[in-house]
Amino acid sequence: MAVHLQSSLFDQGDEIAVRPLGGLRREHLGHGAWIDVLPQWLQGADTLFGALADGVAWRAEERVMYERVVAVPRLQAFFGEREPLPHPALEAARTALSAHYGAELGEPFTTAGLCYYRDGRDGVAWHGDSSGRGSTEDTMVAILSLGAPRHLALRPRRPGPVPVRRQLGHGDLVVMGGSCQRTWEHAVPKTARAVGPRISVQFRPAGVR
Ligand SMILES: O=C(O)CCC(=O)C(=O)O
Ligand SMILES: [Fe+2]
Repeated sequence: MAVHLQSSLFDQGDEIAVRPLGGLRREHLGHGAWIDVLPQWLQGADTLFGALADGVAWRAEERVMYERVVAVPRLQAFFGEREPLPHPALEAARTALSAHYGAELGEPFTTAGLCYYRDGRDGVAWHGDSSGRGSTEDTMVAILSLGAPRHLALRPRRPGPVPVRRQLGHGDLVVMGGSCQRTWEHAVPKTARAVGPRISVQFRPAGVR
């Protein structure tokens, strides 16, 4: 049973390609924030997962919390504006996103942040990507999800709109846009469920972090 579930999670094709973005569905969250969702955007997600899991120089980081040094519960890698991405499929994904959103966003996606969630004990706490321009300007953060499905939870900073939670599966795309990084927060909650590893790739414009 477990074996069957595991194999059905992953598609069979070796060829990695992104599908057209025409099927994106926009959901307005309130306070000027929205998310666009496209399930199974990437074909060949198995192959890309394997290549990134093995090929990326994942870093374990630490941070100070309540005067104690604690491990950040996920592994990370960051590719800046002029750095080559770790796989050609990610270059293709970024190009497709920039072509689709360029007019609305007014600039291309440039950087890629990668996160590796080893199991359900890894996650990311409530935050907005607001250490850069996202704290003052509307922007977009596009996330390609690979591997085990995990929830992306979103909640408004000010009361009013209803919090939402979307499952991000193998090859799925979600784009957070509008004021999402400053009027809402998002998280990937830890889970006690037995879940396999997940890789998330976040594409952002320059100066958004
Ligand atoms: O793993 C994800 O999909 C979200 C990661 C995230 O929010 C971040 O790294 O800023
Ligand atoms: Fe984030």
